[in-house]
Amino acid sequence: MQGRLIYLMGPSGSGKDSLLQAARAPLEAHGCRFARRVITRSAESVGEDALGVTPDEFERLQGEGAFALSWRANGLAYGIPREIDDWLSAGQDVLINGSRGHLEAARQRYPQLLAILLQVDEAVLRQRLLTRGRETPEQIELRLARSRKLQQEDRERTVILDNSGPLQQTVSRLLHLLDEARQCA
Ligand SMILES: Nc1ncnc2c1ncn2[C@@H]1O[C@H](COP(=O)(O)OP(=O)(O)O)[C@@H](O)[C@H]1O
Ligand SMILES: O=P(O)(O)OC[C@H]1O[C@H](OP(=O)(O)OP(=O)(O)O)[C@H](O)[C@@H]1O
Repeated sequence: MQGRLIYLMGPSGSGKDSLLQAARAPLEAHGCRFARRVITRSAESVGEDALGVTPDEFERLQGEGAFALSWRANGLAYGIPREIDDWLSAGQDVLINGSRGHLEAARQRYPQLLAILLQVDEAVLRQRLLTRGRETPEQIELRLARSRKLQQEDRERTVILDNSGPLQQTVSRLLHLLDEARQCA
């Protein structure tokens, strides 16, 4: 049986990286795989277990068909390595850090994907992004504006996961909802 693609998405600062890190061990214990993204972001500011490449390298990799999914946002290019298709074919679930803007295209390639939207209100987001300190205040405002624009898309087929409370609570909710979704599959 084909594994399931779990597509975690949400505004900048909603906690995707934190959640992926915190949920990694318990999910790996259940056989779930995690894709390492390829991003045209400098190594120092990657902030997640991603491979930082130059725009030229990204183009070359894309031309070679190295990515199962890829998109551009926030002035950056992001790629999900093709190896996720091997994992899915082997029946393993795969969790990726996705893009709201790319969800429709991702659904076309993976009709069974489970979309999870991580949600936090905007004042908290702004504060978390400023504290994280990876982007400039101007870049943060651009990310918040993008989030407002993307807010309404594809809501009815998306599971909402709130991350306004403690991270550990969100991890427990994620594990619970993945269990439930597995039973419905
Ligand atoms: N539940 C939470 N409570 C408090 N701070 C959080 C929580 N989740 C994430 N953060 C913090 O918010 C900031 C943004 O989180 P991050 O995981 O980088 O978000 P994203 O990957 O969605 O942009 C980080 O500094 C992180 O430590
Ligand atoms: O279409 P959107 O939902 O806005 O997403 C656009 C991109 O922004 C996020 O990446 P990135 O790690 O650069 O940003 P973040 O950690 O601040 O969310 C997300 O994972 C997407 O790759």
